[in-house]
Amino acid sequence: MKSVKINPMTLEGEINIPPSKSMSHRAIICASLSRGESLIHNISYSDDIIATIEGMKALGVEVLEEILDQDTGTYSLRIKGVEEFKLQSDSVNCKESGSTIRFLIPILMLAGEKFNITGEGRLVERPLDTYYRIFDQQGIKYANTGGILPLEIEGCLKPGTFSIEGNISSQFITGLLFTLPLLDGDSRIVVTESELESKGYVDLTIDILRKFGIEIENRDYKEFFIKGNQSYVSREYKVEGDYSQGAFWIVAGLLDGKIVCNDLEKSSLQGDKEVVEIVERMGGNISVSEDSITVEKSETRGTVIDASQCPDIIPVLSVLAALSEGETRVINGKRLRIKESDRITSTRTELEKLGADIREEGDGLVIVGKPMLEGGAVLDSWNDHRIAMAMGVASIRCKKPVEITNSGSVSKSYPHFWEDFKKLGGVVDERNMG
Ligand SMILES: O=C(O)C1=C[C@@H](OP(=O)(O)O)[C@@H](O)[C@H](O)C1
Ligand SMILES: C=C(OP(=O)(O)O)C(=O)O
Repeated sequence: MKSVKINPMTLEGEINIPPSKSMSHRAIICASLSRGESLIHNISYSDDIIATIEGMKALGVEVLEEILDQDTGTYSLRIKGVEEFKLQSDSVNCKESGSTIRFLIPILMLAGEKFNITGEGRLVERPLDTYYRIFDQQGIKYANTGGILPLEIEGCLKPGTFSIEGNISSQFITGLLFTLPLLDGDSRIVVTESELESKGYVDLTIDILRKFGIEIENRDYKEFFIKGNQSYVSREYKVEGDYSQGAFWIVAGLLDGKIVCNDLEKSSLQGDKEVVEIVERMGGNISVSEDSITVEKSETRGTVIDASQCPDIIPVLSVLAALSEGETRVINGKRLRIKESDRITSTRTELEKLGADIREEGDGLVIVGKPMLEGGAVLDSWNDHRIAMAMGVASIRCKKPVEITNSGSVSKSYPHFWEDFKKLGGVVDERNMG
């Protein structure tokens, strides 16, 4: 296990934001479901993306070529899509990636064969009940022990009407949107229980599907109509930069120094682009150009942050709130409790160790900002990449050094996070704890 010890230091400079993890999953899947070859540019090999690539290989997809771009360290992948839905392996390990498991379950079912799907870390207990309900309705055989992974599935999805709760995970909707267009008949996804949360992620799915030749009708996020017997069309596609990762450097720049974040498209559909509005509301000095964002040290103030459409940026925005004047309330954060960690509790616990004034209230947080945090504590990443990265950013405005254990968890989405931290002037001592 790795740990980092960070000496508080101003971060300054220019950073190339890594490719969007959400768009990478989607691009690899769309290329995999297309007949012929697609060329996907700007792929970074994080653990989650590797899990999706390996999962698609189980369906017979081939990565024919991987071309390294020396300047960015990212790859262009030439992907040969599946010709016949036939499993090459009856077992798929989704590691710790919620997106991978929820996207791939319906896709792998296209083969109609028995397979095992498993995961690691917290993924073994993250909810899949939405799919179990569909399996029960459609008479699809499945087995798991005590509701946790591994899961064995046998059967094909049939076209029809799928009722999906709007407030558990949009990833079920995305998984179905990838799969239902290939079935022999039309389908509808009806959103139940509450208004759809994480809408931006469904927008990303519908947008990339259109680019690969698949049409989905979005009826105001209440219902999605999916025509059957459609075909994916292979193409060349470049993954854009990741706003969820950009948020760490945006907050870092606001806390101290000046940071230019390259590769963040102004016209992006990513829901986490909301970081810009939230930070503006907090009085942050942020300027947005067509494809980059510049932030400078600012005197920020508290606000109300609705987590329902942008769950992944809450840990790092909580760090900003802990160092902003006045009170911040994070509301509607229920689904944060079912991520890689319970992010309401992990954010609260670790920021408290640094001396922040923060408490949980229902499924949200109440944070009263201070000019500086104490630091001088050993923090735990909870094996959650976003907690590790958020606490790294918090260290910038601590009085004393901060240690973060299990810091290697960043590899889930951003394997070179600590290197980038150092490039911007961070003083990080990385240790292998064995
Ligand atoms: O579709 C996606 O790429 C994602 C959807 C979100 O999950 P929920 O829809 O479960 O909130 C987000 O938290 C996750 O990191 C990625
Ligand atoms: C929640 C996340 O990812 P996933 O759901 O794909 O595991 C994340 O990246 O913060």
